Amino acid sequence: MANQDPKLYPPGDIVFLDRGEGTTALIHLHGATIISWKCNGVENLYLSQSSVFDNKKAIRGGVPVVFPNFGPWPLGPQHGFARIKRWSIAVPPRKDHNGDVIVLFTLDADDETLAMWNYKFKLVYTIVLTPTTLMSTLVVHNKDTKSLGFTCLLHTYFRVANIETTAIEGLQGLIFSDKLKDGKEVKETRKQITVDKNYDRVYKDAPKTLFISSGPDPARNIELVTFNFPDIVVWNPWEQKAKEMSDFDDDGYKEMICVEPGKVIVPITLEAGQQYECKQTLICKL
Ligand SMILES: O=P(O)(O)OC[C@H]1O[C@H](O)[C@H](O)[C@@H](O)[C@@H]1O
Repeated sequence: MANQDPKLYPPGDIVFLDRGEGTTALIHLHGATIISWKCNGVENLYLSQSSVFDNKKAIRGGVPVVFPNFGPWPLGPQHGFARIKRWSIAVPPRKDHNGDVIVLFTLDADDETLAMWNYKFKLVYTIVLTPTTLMSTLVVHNKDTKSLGFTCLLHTYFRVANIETTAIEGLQGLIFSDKLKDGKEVKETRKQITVDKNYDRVYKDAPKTLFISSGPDPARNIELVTFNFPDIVVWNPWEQKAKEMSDFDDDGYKEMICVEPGKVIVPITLEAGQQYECKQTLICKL
C-alpha cells in the first residue's frame, strides 16, 4: 500500500483530504482518480503497486471516472478520456460546519477532447469525506448547442481482505450480461456473490444499496449507495489476466474486487443546456 502515501506524490498532482482520526482521502488530478480512502486508518481502496503514474496512462486502481464511454470506444481510448485528462480544482478542500471535508473538481472540453468527441461539456465532480463516508457526485453538463449522448461509470476498486472471503450482496434476482460469454444474459440466483475466477458482468436495474464484505482481518464491510447509476459492473481479472496486465500486481486479484456503479447499458442523451447527476456513496460499516 506504499503508493497510497501522499508524501510520494508531487504536491501539485494530488489533493489530500483529512477528516481527522485516521479518516482521509487522496485524489490524483490525473483523472480526478481517488487513489486512497481510509476510515480509522484502514484502507478501503485497492491501488495496484504496479500502477504507472506518468500522467498519461489511466491509474490502475482507486476510483477512475469513466466518461463519455464505458468499454471499447471507436472514437477514442477504452473507457473514454475523463480518466486520463488532468482535472482542475474548482474549489480547494475546505471543512464545513460539521468538520466534513469537501472538494470540487472540473473537466471541460478542450482541443484534444473535441478532436475525438465533438461536444462541449463540463464535468463537475464533488467529493465529500465524513467520518464514515466518501461521497462522489458527478454532474455532466451539456455546454453545446446540440444534444449529446454518453455512458459513464465510477470504476471503484475495493480493497478486500481476501477475495476468498469476500461477498457482494444486493444483486440477487437481477439479470446480468456476461462480457466473458459474448454478453450472454443470465439471472443471478445468489444472495451472496462470491468470485473465484475471472468475472466481467454488467448487472441491470440494480437496487440503490449494495454491500461488499470481506473479513476477517483486516475486516472491511462497505455499504455502497447509488443515485442515477442503475447498472453495476462486477470485475475481477483473476490470475491469468492480472499477469497479462503490466500495471496490475500479479497477486492483486486476491485483494480487490471492482464493483462499479454506472449508467452504461442505455446511454444518456442530454439536450443543449441539460445536465445529468449521478452519485456513489461508500459507507464504512466498521
Ligand atoms: O483495463 P481497463 O481499460 O482499465 O478496464 C478494466 C475493466 O473495466 C471494466 O470492469 C470492464 O467491464 C472490463 O471489461 C475491463 O477489463
